[in-house]
Amino acid sequence: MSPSQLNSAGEESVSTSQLENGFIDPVSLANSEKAVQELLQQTPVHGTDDHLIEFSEALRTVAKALRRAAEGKASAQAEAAEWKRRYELERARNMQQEKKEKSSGGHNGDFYSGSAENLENGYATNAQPERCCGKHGICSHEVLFDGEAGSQTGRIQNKMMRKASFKLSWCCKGDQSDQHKHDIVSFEKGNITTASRSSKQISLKWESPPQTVLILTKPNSTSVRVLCAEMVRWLKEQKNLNIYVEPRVKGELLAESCFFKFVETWQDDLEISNLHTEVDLVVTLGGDGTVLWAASMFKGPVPPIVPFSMGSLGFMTPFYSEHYREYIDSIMKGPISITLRHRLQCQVIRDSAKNEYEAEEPILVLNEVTIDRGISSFLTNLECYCDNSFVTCVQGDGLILSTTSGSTAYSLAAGGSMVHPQVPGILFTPICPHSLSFRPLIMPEHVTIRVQVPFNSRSPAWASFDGKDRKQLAAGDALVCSMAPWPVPTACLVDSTSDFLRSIHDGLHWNLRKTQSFDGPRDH
Ligand SMILES: NC(=O)c1ccc[n+]([C@@H]2O[C@H](COP(=O)([O-])OP(=O)(O)OC[C@H]3O[C@@H](n4cnc5c(N)ncnc54)[C@H](O)[C@@H]3O)[C@@H](O)[C@H]2O)c1
Ligand SMILES: Nc1ncnc2c1ncn2[C@@H]1O[C@H](COP(=O)(O)OP(=O)(O)OP(=O)(O)O)[C@@H](O)[C@H]1O
Repeated sequence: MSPSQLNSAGEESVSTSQLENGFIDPVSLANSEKAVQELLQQTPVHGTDDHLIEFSEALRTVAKALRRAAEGKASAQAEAAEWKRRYELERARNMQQEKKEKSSGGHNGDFYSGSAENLENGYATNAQPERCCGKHGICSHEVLFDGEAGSQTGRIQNKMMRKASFKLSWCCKGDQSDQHKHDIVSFEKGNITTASRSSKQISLKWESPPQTVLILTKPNSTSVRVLCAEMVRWLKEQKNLNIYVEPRVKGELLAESCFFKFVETWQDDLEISNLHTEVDLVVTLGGDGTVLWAASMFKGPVPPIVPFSMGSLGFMTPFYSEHYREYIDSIMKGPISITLRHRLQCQVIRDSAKNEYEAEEPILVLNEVTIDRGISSFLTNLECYCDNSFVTCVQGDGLILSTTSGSTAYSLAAGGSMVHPQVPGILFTPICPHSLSFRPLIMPEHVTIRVQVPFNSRSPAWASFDGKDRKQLAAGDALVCSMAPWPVPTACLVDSTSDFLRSIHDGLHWNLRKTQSFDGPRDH
């Protein structure tokens, strides 16, 4: 029975194809759902009649699908309104800025500061819409004010006062006075043009000196333990910094000397969840796995990370540990070039057809989420949707949804392309697909991908997050994945592009081949 047949009130009928395309008015959806509910109440179901029970179950599922579609539409509309609001604000700001530049006959420079009142109001007023760092930057005050809301605000602000504040800006190529005429696209003279070319290298400039450093280390490594103790001593004696380490590391340090009594640590998950309000800088000593570990400790905003290389490979760890004093000196002075590494936010929804949106707690990944066949010897059968469009059904060993930072990890091994980490996007890479034409895809950053284990699947699937936390996905379960709002800022040795190219040259010997000699056949 189709939903339109159930609509006794005679409203506009809703077809399955409309549902799939999402072109439905939420009001008519709500009415259709009401009609389903009414019919359910009118139809008495006797426990003995299996057909009727099945029938009423099916109706309930239709009702839920209708409700979900209506909710999806409403949230998309809210999001569109929010983007429109931001666009209008941005446009007004640009026009004001242009007017200002015209009247002053010149360019203002990279940063200009807003009043304290403006800072307090964030973007709330139209009267003073400028950001405190100008249009080529974003200030930590703004990020933190945007992110923290509600009753805890006062407490968090007090804590924030102890944190070093900084500005992020992006550098532009070419003539300084002609930067970023158009932010994304311009319709001004009837022509569509893209933004002026800029290197978009993000630069972090401290406004007050960093005071608190969190050091995270790879476990069970003597060289890491020795360097950690030396670094903690130096940071305290020479830089007078507050230092946090993991409880395990604090134990190791105290076993070495009672000098390390001042080192701070945490007791429970609640304290970990508040770390971002205290820590100015995170230092990692290990390989890429330690950077993944550091990122996983921050379920929200992440302080800048300085990754020292103490593993065999190091795609995300450009700093040489031998020279840590020079690097930390220079990082504490700033400005620092940073790579903003995007993360994916993944949610498992159990029995997604029956349960509403009772999703499990979201998991953030810096590399990838993998959905594979685990120990099963059957092919996976995974239905994939991008927003509301059907993408494909993965029959093979599994699927990797990767960030661009993760493009050099598992996704690369499965045949995905390597992508510069600053490119925003989601890589859709099959693992050993049982079809010759299943090439990897790269989707734009704004999409939501849903991977569903269908009811007719022969076996469950398994999801793992940055190679950890394996979770079983039974028939009917789904995994929903989209770009997280909290990237991981990692400090660059040189800049994002040089560091990325160096990592693929050194780590993978990418396209290393002896140069052909000059003597031999030639075109004339
Ligand atoms: N077949 C494969 O290539 C394969 C299989 C399983 C897991 N992995 C990767 O291992 C990651 C977990 O890393 P770990 O260190 O905790 O486990 P691990 O100790 O097993 O190391 C896995 C290897 O992946 C490398 N790696 C991690 N992130 C990388 C990145 N962004 N770019 C390039 N190489 C990277 C590490 O340097 C390490 O050499 C997973 O996120 C996954 O990407 C790869
Ligand atoms: N502080 C930590 N606590 C617990 N586990 C950690 C911590 N840091 C790293 N790990 C785990 O230890 C493993 C190895 O770490 P990492 O990749 O940094 O070192 P590695 O394997 O020696 O480096 P490489 O992969 O470059 O050879 C990873 O699986 C990582 O998740």
